[in-house]
Amino acid sequence: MAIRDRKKPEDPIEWNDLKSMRFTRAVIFETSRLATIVNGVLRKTTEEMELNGFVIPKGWRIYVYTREVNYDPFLYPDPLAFNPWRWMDKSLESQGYFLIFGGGTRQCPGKELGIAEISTFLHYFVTRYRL
Ligand code: HEM
Repeated sequence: MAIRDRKKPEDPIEWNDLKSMRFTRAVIFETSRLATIVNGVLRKTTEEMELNGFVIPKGWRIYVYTREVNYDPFLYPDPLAFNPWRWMDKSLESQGYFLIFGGGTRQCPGKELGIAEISTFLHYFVTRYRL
């Protein structure tokens, strides 16, 4: 059941409401994918490593340019189309290619808080907007 069917516009939304906003989450992800604000993440090698045939010495700083991945047509068919529905398939989020919040042990710890804040704004904007 949609939040507006079970609550009045002046009621506060709660954590369970936020967790139920699957389409809002999909809109946030799709917007972040198309209008990527974080182009990549920085890393430093702790040991020499080989990547796709290139040797990266120990101690080198690497900029992992993740933006390009967001427009990969193999991951996102018709990549320039704004299509939030593609995120309704939960597995797309957990594939590990979407790095707007970084990845690995240094992934953004504010990820869910950031999504909750944007979702809250969108909820009140959409449900209380008056012409
Ligand atoms: C839409 C909102 C946000 C985006 C797109 C975002 C994006 C990112 C990215 C890309 C990183 C680097 C991750 C990596 O190196 O793998 C990062 C790190 C970080 N973010 Fe966020 N962030 C957001 C919101 C927040 C919020 C709301 C907080 C805290 C309240 C936060 C706190 C941090 C911190 C402390 C780090 C450093 C983590 C570390 O180096 O271990 N972020 N964020």
